Amino acid sequence: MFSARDMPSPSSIFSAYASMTASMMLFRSMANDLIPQPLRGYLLNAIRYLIEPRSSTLTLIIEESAGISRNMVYDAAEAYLSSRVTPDNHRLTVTKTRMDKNLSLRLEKGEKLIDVFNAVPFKWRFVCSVESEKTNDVVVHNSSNARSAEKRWFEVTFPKKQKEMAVQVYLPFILERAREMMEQQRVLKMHTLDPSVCYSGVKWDSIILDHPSTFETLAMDPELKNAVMQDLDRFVKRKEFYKRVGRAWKRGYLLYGPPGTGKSSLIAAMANYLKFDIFDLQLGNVVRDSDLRRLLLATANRSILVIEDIDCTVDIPDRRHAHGLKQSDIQITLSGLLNFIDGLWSSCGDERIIIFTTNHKERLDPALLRPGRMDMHIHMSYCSYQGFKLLASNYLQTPSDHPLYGEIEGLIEDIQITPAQVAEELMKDEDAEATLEGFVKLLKRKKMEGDVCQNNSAEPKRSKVGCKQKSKGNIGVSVTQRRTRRIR
Ligand SMILES: Nc1ncnc2c1ncn2[C@@H]1O[C@H](COP(=O)(O)OP(=O)(O)OP(=O)(O)O)[C@@H](O)[C@H]1O
Ligand SMILES: [Mg+2]
Repeated sequence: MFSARDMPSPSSIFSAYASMTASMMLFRSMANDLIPQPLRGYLLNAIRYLIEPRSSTLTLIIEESAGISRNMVYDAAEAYLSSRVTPDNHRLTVTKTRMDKNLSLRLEKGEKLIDVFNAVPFKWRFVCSVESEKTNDVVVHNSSNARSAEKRWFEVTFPKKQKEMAVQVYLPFILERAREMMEQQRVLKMHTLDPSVCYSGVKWDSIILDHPSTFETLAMDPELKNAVMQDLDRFVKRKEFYKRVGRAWKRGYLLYGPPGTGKSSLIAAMANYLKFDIFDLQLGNVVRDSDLRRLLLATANRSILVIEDIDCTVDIPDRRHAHGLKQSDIQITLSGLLNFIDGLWSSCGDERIIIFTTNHKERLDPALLRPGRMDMHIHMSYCSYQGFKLLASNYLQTPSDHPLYGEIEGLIEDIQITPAQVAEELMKDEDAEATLEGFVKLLKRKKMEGDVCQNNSAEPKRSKVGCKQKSKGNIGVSVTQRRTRRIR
């Protein structure tokens, strides 16, 4: 056995190392004269390998780019380490772009950080260098005016015996964590057609989607709301399912109901819930089939394609005249559009949602209502008592009960009042009492005026889901009245 007595003392180690280094120098000077160059290099490396002290740590270099692409591990490390800065860090960079929700802190050049993972310390260092123009040598960067030639990388050092864990567990963990962080910070975008580009072809223009509507603020039948949320949850989880059954990973929703019942608000709530961008395709601005094809190809995965008011439209004769086009140039039909979208998304679209809205479901082209076209038909309807309570607690922050609520319940269930009208009424006064009294008066007035739900009304009071009935109309995209709308 190896006992303490057998252990070499530090001074003996030092003198042994010194004598080995001296022998090395001696060997080098002798070798210069006696041994030819290629062999000399090989021997020197072999001797150095045998006598130099062995390191017990391993350092991974994570460069910013991998060839011409960005290195995903670098981006992930940058995002992940920004959440691990400690009071020991002396210099941090702070940034916020137009597309960021929050300020982000990042390590500044030369900063170090220790991240303990599974009880193993990982020592990180952020390094920048600039390529010197004359010599092509890499020198440590300390001037800010040479940013274009700057090379950046992270070094992470850890015990060598943890190599497997670092590569198989730690780095994948960082990639996943960073993906989650980026997802949370993602700013949603709303893409609309740029009206300035007309004849030469339309293109998407984007703004930040800052719509406050969420499922919590949306007044709709609670069962229906749950059904929609569950449908969305199921959809995003079923990548493998769609692949297995050979279907495009897409889902279609038809939202129908009178103006002001929350169709556009529901679209915004869905986008906020899934963190999907919206592409608002105003068909009235698309003249040619080729434009439509180009626009659809330019939409992104994990997005919602919205076509509002499909029963309304596109004043074809006017547009044809304005653009000097022949009838044959205008080929946009609803079934053509749907077939094209199906084909396109089957081959190159993932996690796509398409939403059509209409105020008149009965006027729609049967092609759209055919089973398999729109997966879910969602009826948005007049405000129920439940809906009123939700809006009142949002707008007035009143408690869940109030002496006037009984009277409101009795009146509202018989009256056709949209959530938009209710919301408008609830915003009229900052004083909750006065507002509710005014609201009761409005309901009574409406009742007197006969603005009530008829038993045989085409618009049932409560929202329904999934009633895929056929209708007679064959209007689709090509009808008479032009009406372009945006999500408000
Ligand atoms: N169900 C609802 N829940 C909460 N707020 C609503 C609801 N419906 C309407 N509102 C309010 O009314 C405004 C207009 O509603 P929205 O634009 O969503 O209606 P719409 O059904 O899309 O109408 P249109 O058919 O005219 O496009 C919204 O910005 C919102 O403030
Ligand atoms: Mg709308």
